[in-house]
Amino acid sequence: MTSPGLHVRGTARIGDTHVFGPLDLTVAGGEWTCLLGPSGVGKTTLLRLVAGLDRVTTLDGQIAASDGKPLQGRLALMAQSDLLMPWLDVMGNTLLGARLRGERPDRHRATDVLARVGLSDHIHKTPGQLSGGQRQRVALARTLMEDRAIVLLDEPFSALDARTRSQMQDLACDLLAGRTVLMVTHDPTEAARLGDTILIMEPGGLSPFAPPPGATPRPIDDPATLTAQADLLTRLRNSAA
Ligand SMILES: Nc1ncnc2c1ncn2[C@@H]1O[C@H](COP(=O)(O)OP(=O)(O)OP(=O)(O)O)[C@@H](O)[C@H]1O
Repeated sequence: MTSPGLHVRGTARIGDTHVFGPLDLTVAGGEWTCLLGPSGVGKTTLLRLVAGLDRVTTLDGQIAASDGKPLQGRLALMAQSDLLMPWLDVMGNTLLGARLRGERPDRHRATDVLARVGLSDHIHKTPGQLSGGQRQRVALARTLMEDRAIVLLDEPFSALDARTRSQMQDLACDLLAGRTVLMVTHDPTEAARLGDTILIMEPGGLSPFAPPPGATPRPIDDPATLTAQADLLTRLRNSAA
């Protein structure tokens, strides 16, 4: 799959209230871009605008794919809240996208993806019977099932315990290889492990942070990755000051 890049530029507002910008974001095709920044700076709003899901915010600017083709139908969003349907079980939620599009659901692939996110024993449970981390893994499975060229992830691993989080990072990196991924995260470790590009969003715009060398997912004990995560945390502490 050849995945296009993304370009977002402009200023976002709700009515007369400024939300973010002016901002100029380029997301390279087929790579992971990690976006960090203080709470309330507009990261989720940016993802929702790109996904075409924000009915409240106005972007005075432009959102475009690098190949000039429409984004519609080529993009999946894993939102901050898991948005699981409470009346559907884990399998039903995982297959929801296909059902809504009137496609034949691929149960075989869903079974495989659910096994890879560690939910084989929970396939027939409803969201109310799951922990927060398990629900987040269902949402991740549903996003992986969408099979889109551009994937937007909003703090996808935030509810997971440290062990599961590192495993899901490895899995997402594997299953989303070659896709264009824009991920919002508050976790410097995550950005240092997964980012081909790392950007910090601040009220004044975006600033780059040089990712550590090496292919992603970078090992959790790689010295350069550990140094990068410490440097990144220092940058975030200074930028929030
Ligand atoms: N529906 C809304 N109506 C009014 N203001 C909103 C609405 N949604 C978001 N905002 C405001 O827009 C700004 C950006 O919010 P957003 O959720 O995008 O920030 P964020 O960087 O993703 O924060 P966090 O890291 O805490 O998730 C915030 O000041 C927020 O209060």
